[in-house]
Amino acid sequence: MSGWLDLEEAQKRLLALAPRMGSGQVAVDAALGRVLSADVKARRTQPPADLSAMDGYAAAGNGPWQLIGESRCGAPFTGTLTPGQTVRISTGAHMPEGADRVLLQEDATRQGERIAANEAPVPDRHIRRRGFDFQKGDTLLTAGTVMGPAHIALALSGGHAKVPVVRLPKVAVLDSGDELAADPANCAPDQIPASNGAMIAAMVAPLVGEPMRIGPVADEMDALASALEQARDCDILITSGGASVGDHDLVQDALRQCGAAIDFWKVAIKPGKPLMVATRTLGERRQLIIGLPGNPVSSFVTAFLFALPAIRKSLGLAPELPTPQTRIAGEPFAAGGPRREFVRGISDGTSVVSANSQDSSALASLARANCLIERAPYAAKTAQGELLTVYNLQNGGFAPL
Ligand SMILES: Nc1nc2c(c(=O)[nH]1)N[C@H]1C(S)=C(S)[C@@H](COP(=O)(O)OP(=O)(O)OC[C@H]3O[C@@H](n4cnc5c(N)ncnc54)[C@H](O)[C@@H]3O)O[C@H]1N2
Ligand code: MOO
Repeated sequence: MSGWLDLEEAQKRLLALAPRMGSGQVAVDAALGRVLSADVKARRTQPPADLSAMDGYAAAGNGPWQLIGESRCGAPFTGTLTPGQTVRISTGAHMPEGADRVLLQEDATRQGERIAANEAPVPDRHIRRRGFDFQKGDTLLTAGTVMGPAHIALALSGGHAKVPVVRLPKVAVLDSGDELAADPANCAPDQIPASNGAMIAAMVAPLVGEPMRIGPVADEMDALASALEQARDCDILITSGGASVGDHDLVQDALRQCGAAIDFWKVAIKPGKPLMVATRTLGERRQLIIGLPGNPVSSFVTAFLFALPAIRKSLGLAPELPTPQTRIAGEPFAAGGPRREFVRGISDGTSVVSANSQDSSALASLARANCLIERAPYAAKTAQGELLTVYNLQNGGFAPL
């Protein structure tokens, strides 16, 4: 295994090469899933005035009270109440000057303009004080926050039409192989449908949106060279296939020919051994290139362990690496080999068993799996009931933000 990196070293080297993105502004209501590049401070105070929290009567002093008007949402009562006076009030409407309590509608009896309380209102209750949620200048959201629905609402409430976000890295996904049919419904007997490109694109899309898709590209130097040229403008290029030692595994040669520098090739993991990481300088920019092996499950596992963490690093998201969890072995596991192994597993949240086939081309067992079970190099036999480390694949391998 000389020349193979171990997983931690390989991930460390990859993350050190991940391009850092600048920042830009996006409309708040289009910011779902985006990472804030700076703190967001309130541009206004919320609530902007003392408000009633209930429908009823805003009153001054003890009752009974004389009804002299109304305060509605968007149309406050502009006068000042003196003790013994009240106005009709709606939930969210401004408390008039002088009012110090809210009589709930269901606790009130109205006779003409005279309002009496069945239950005396408690001063200060049911009043939302000005600025109790946040004050102008307060930090509402901090840099690094991933914008979710409540963050969007808070930023809008804080008076922002736009928020500063980390720019999305432009990602290209290239699949290569003479045997790959672009149209799965028209696949000759000596072909197989190209599936890695779409799979990897689906894995990265929750982080960066739809990536550029290139291919399937033939195993020819010219075709690969022009495919690499198409990806010039991207920050991160993910290739799949042609990564091994066969006569037609040309991705590395094509990369060298276009000026890329290979940082490392081969990692002691199973599946995914021929993983390759390279960079190429394009003008002012340095493009990160992650070469995934072509076997579909090897592609998936290395995208999960390398491509997604690199993208997370580019976006400033922590932790970059998948989070390990513990599950109880639901069946015995055989001793491990020399490579760190990622076994497709099926977990019910407490225990885990392996999916049937572990061949690196077997997509059916990958699709059934909901986690990867990590087996250390030369792991001892694991008995049923012992603990195992797993990584959740959520909905098929992508980590939602
Ligand atoms: N003599 C050796 N042979 C192999 C070694 C080795 O060390 N010595 N390593 C094996 C391992 S491990 C892997 S993993 C594969 C990786 O090979 P490549 O990255 O060169 O992948 P390909 O040869 O292009 O394809 C492998 C396999 O996957 C299918 N494939 C490729 N791309 C796609 C795609 N976009 N969609 C669906 N399926 C795809 C392809 O048809 C092949 O069946 O090398 C081993 N060999
Ligand atoms: O490393 Mo390969 O990915 O074992 O099939």
